[in-house]
Amino acid sequence: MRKIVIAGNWKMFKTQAESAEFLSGFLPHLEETPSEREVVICPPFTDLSLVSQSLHGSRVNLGAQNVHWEESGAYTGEIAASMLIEIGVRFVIVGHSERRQFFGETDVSVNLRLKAAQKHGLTPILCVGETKQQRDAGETESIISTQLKKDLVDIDQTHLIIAYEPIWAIGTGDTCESKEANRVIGLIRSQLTNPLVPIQYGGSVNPNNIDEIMAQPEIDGALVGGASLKADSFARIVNYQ
Ligand SMILES: O=C[C@H](O)COP(=O)(O)O
Repeated sequence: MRKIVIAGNWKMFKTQAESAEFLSGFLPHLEETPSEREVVICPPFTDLSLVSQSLHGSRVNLGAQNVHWEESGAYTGEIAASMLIEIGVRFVIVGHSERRQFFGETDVSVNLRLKAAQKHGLTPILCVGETKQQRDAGETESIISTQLKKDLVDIDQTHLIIAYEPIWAIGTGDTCESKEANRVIGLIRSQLTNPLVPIQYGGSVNPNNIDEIMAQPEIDGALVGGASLKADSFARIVNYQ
C-alpha cells in the first residue's frame, strides 16, 4: 500500500513570528486527520529550528526546501544535510522548478542533492514537470521521462517521494485537470522500479480542488504552495474527504 503524503512548501514566506502563529492555528486541526496520512511542512531555513521545536510531539514532519551535496565547505548560501538532520528535518524538496528556473539547477545537481539527502537519512521529494510551451508542443511525456532518467541515476527508490508539478499550474490558479494529473502520474509510476514510491500532485492545490485530486487512484498526496500558508486552508487540505 502506498503512503499518502501532504506537504506544504512555504517557499520564501513567513518570519518566525508568522510561523508560530500558523502552527497555533493549524496543529489543533490535526485531531481530525486520519493517522495514516503523513503531513510535512517545509518552511524557509530561518524558521526550521523554531518550527522543529513547536512540532516536537506532534505528528507533523519537518521538511527543508533544498540541500547541498557536500558535507561542508565554501558554498555560500547553501545548506548541508547534517545541518538539517541536527535540527529534526526528515524530508527535503529537491529539484523544484523554481530552483531549476531561477537558480540554475540541472538534472546533474538535482541527482547529487538526492544522493546527499538519502545518504544522511532524509527523504527527498523530487519535483518534475513540464512548462506550458512543452505541454503545447506535446512534449510532456518526453520531458518528464528525461528528468526522471537523469535525476534518478543510482537513487534508492525505497526512500523517495516524487511530486508531479506542471510548471504552468504553479501559483497560477490554473490547476491541471485531475484526470490529466492522474494520467501523467501513472506514466511516472511506470518508469519507476519501485511501485510503492508515493507520487504527489502540485500546482494550485487548494481547499476546493483537493477532494477531487485525492480521489484519483494514482495520486498519493499533494505538494502545496500558496494554500499551505494559511492554517485553515492547509488544515482543510490535509483533512480532505
Ligand atoms: O511546491 C509547491 C508548488 O510549487 C505549488 O505551488 P502552488 O500551490 O502555490 O501552486
